[in-house]
Amino acid sequence: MSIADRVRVHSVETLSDNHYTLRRATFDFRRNDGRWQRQVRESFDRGDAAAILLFDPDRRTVVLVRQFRFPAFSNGHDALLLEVPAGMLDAAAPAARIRTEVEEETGFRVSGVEPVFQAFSSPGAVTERVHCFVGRYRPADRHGPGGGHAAEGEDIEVLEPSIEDALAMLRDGGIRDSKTIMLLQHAALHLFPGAVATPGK
Ligand SMILES: Nc1nc2c(ncn2[C@@H]2O[C@H](COP(=O)(O)OP(=O)(O)O[C@H]3O[C@H](CO)[C@@H](O)[C@H](O)[C@@H]3O)[C@@H](O)[C@H]2O)c(=O)[nH]1
Ligand SMILES: [Mg+2]
Repeated sequence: MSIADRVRVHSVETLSDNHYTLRRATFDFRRNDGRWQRQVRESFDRGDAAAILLFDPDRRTVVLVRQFRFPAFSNGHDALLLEVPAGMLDAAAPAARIRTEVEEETGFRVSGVEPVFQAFSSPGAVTERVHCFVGRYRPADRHGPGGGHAAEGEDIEVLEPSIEDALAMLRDGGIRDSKTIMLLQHAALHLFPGAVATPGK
């Protein structure tokens, strides 16, 4: 049975439509016991996104980016955020989009990217689905400095920690971004089996 059989949407109102879109939906949902219940839910729509963990199995490194994120700062995160490269799809196909985005943000040009999972970033409030990829890279794949679009406010540093140092940052709170945590755990399980966080880091 499609879940659509349990949802009757009555109205969708746009509350805000600036850079992104905030909507309020009024709908009836048929509960597990068969009763219909009226609900009102707001959802924030910024489109879907793609993210990638670049990894070099020979040097045992991964590529992370560091940048300022106002929403995290406004919620008490008094530091730049460490993340995997990522960007909004803007109607492009996820694999093509992530290759463009990773070059803009890091300077690394990669051809083979492998989809590993898709994740809703915050399904109770945000529509966004993140297409997560991994891709092998080597130092010779770097064709530019990266850094993102300064005119759009991007000011992105590129880091190449060892997988062990990245796992240590995940453990000690130096990494707080969910897609980055998921992709590093994927890497520890499948790309660098046996990797453990660097002691004391
Ligand atoms: N003018 C304006 N620009 C904005 C606004 N919000 C974001 N931008 C700009 O829009 C661009 C979006 O950059 P992308 O690289 O395409 O997306 P992203 O913000 O990195 O998104 C990724 O990371 C987010 C944080 O973890 C994720 O939420 C998202 O899913 C995605 O993975 C950036 O230049 C950013 O500064 C806004 O409200 N106004
Ligand atoms: Mg980005």
